[in-house]
Amino acid sequence: MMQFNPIEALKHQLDTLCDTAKTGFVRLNTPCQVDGLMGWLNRQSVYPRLYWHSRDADAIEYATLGAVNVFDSLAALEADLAVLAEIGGQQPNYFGGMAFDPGTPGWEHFPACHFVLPRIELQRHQGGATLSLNLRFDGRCPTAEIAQARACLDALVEEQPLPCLQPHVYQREDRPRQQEWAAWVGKVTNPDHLMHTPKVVLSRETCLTTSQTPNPWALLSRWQAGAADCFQFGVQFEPHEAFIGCPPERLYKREGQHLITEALAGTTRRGRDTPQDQMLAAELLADKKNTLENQCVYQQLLTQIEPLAHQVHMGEAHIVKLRSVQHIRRLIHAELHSNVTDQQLLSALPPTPAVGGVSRESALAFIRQHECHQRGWYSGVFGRISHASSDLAVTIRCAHIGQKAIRLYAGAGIVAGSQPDEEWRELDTKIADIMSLLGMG
Ligand SMILES: C=C(O[C@@H]1C=C(C(=O)O)C=C[C@H]1O)C(=O)O
Ligand SMILES: [Mg+2]
Repeated sequence: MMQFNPIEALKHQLDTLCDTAKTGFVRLNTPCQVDGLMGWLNRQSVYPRLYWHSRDADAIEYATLGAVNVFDSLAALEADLAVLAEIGGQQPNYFGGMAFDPGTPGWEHFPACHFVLPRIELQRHQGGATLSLNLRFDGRCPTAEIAQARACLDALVEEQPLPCLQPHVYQREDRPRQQEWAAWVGKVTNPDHLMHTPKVVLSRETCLTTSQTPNPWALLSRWQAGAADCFQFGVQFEPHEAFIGCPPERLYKREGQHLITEALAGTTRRGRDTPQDQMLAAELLADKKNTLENQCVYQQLLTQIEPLAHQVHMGEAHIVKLRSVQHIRRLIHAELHSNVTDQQLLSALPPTPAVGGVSRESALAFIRQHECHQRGWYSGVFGRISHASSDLAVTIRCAHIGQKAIRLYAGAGIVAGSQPDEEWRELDTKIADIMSLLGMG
């Protein structure tokens, strides 16, 4: 008999799951049809609700609901990956993120490290969509696990188009203000300070207050439409709070033991026409201050990868053009030693000098001492981890959405030659896309 309703199809598979299949991790799949993953996600009542789309052309789009397991440490996550790899068979995806600085209070509901093995996954790839139900039978009562999975299926509802973005009136407040920012830039560019700390990425929180914030999925869906070359993510651990973003920067991608990472740093605006745009790009590539910002990132990445890999190769500096900004980028490829894990990579690499600084510890000390806002998951990590491959973004160009306020984040690498006013303008160009969507452009 043909099954047309995907939820009924999964329930049927659940009913007929034989005892021999009830081991380790099990994923049940069924093809389905969907217009938009966020329109589906927005309607569901199961939390967490999470969206992830990698930057690569042809990447799979994921929307996930609920949790079969949650991991609040990299060690716990790595242990689980190892357990399931040992059992063999299908292997799950884990989605989640990490804060910028676990040594600070951070945001409520956003732990230092939080990865989820979702209960339900909706994937879309090259037009075809698959709805999956995930189950775990190792160390669990099979009857209870099946009952929980069924309850989650029963809670699913049909997708609906996302609401339109309504215009809102926002009250803007920057933390720090420009004057305080200038003082910080002055301190970092003081020759004595530069001697021991050549780069500090200072950041700003722009708080937009309103009577009622827009729907985060409607906002992300519009934002994503103009950010094709970026990662796109959103997460809600509970109903009235979301963290969304379209970051252009990859922390790393691992396929087996092949590692791809990058130094993305150094910024200019887009030109008003092609000749001016090309001129700005050429100036950026030749500019000493911006080259130094980028160099700080790749040097530290190379130093950290070196003990973990062989055949490390770095490409030429080139320009990445985004909607409102252009950046300098260098791609790095490496072959990881056979025993190197995501836990090791995630312990070693972040925060990179694209968001922290050089040396890491002295830059973090400066940031902790001066920034009054909590970065939380801004300038942290977000993405997907699995046994076969992992893909993670650096969480820049993002927004925290509460019930009455949107908090936007932007940072700028301060090095020798940084001018306070120019760096302040760079912060504004980095939030230009989302500001214009909010009618504040
Ligand atoms: C810290 C951010 O971006 C980083 C800083 C950049 C710079 O100063 O040129 C460019 C890209 C990133 O390395 C951010 O966007 O918030
Ligand atoms: Mg810069």
